[in-house]
Amino acid sequence: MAVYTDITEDELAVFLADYDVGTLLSYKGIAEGVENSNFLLHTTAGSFILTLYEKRVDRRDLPFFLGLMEHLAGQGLNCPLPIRKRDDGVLSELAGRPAAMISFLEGMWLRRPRAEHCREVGAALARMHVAGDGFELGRANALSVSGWRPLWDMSRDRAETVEPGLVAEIERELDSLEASWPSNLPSGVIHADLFPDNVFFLGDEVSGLIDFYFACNDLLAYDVSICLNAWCFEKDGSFNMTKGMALLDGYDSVRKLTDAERVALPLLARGSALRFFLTRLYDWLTTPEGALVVKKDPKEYLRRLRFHRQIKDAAEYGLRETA
Ligand SMILES: Nc1ncnc2c1ncn2[C@@H]1O[C@H](COP(=O)(O)OP(=O)(O)OP(=O)(O)O)[C@@H](O)[C@H]1O
Ligand SMILES: N[C@@H](CCO)C(=O)O
Repeated sequence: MAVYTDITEDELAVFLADYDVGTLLSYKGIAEGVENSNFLLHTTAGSFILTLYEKRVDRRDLPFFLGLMEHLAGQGLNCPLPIRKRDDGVLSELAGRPAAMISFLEGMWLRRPRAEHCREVGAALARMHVAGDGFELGRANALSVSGWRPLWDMSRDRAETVEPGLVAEIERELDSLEASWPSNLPSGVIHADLFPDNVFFLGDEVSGLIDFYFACNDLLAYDVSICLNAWCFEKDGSFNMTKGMALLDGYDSVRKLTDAERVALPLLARGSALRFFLTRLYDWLTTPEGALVVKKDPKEYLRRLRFHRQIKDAAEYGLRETA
């Protein structure tokens, strides 16, 4: 449940007076999500999402996130459009938190995506990569290779409560990834968290991408590897190559992976599995019992990491030979 900060109707009325969005009809907290507090607002002008940015979002990054959504929407990508205030700004404050309103997108996220959905997501990711070209602001990825060791250091002492032997395994992994992480692959704006709960579908078609709050500049193929991790494994932990093939085909149909990206994919997938393992591990060890947030299982990503370590060639993910 993600309403960390509650708001009163009076506070909301004062906040909304800065916008040209009609009169408030109703509002309610949204239970999904783990990062920020989100509310669904209905006004006489339509429906909107109000977000109060919480602990993990640095307010200095907000112009990047909000500007990016505006840029991508301007390029025709289906993503939320930040609502401008009467003074033309997009950022505000509510209940002591930075806050913004974005347009409401129709659709719902899929609890059990199939291969055809993975194809759609691959294509949508590539469209986002293409649309991100020309966005003038930049943001380094704090959760890429240089960020993993400091993150690990925050959990290291208690990591073996999750699984004995973890310390040696993760340190070996970090050494190996730090020594071989590529830097010369095509880069641009990446979503960096395009999990099923951040992709809306209407029927079998993608109707929108949401949650750009990890977006940054990084290797485009790293984003592809994040999607492989997030979309192509089954509940029992096995990799579904049909889904992998569909996702990569979908991506390739819009933007072709280069040879160097293809070679690097298994390494990138190890890195992205480690990234989600580390954030989940930290949350697992620090979120108090009884908190209203659903803790995500770090071991799911440990199993993926081990899987990727065995992969020798991206063809094992279903990546086809280039013509
Ligand atoms: N533009 C939008 N249109 C419709 N619904 C939205 C929109 N943005 C967010 N939501 C709803 O709010 C929920 C939480 O949003 P979001 O994923 O951005 O939150 P978060 O706290 O950043 O979570 P997480 O990082 O865990 O995914 C979504 O699952 C969706 O139900
Ligand atoms: N998508 C992330 C959580 C939000 O960043 C995860 O599943 O660990």
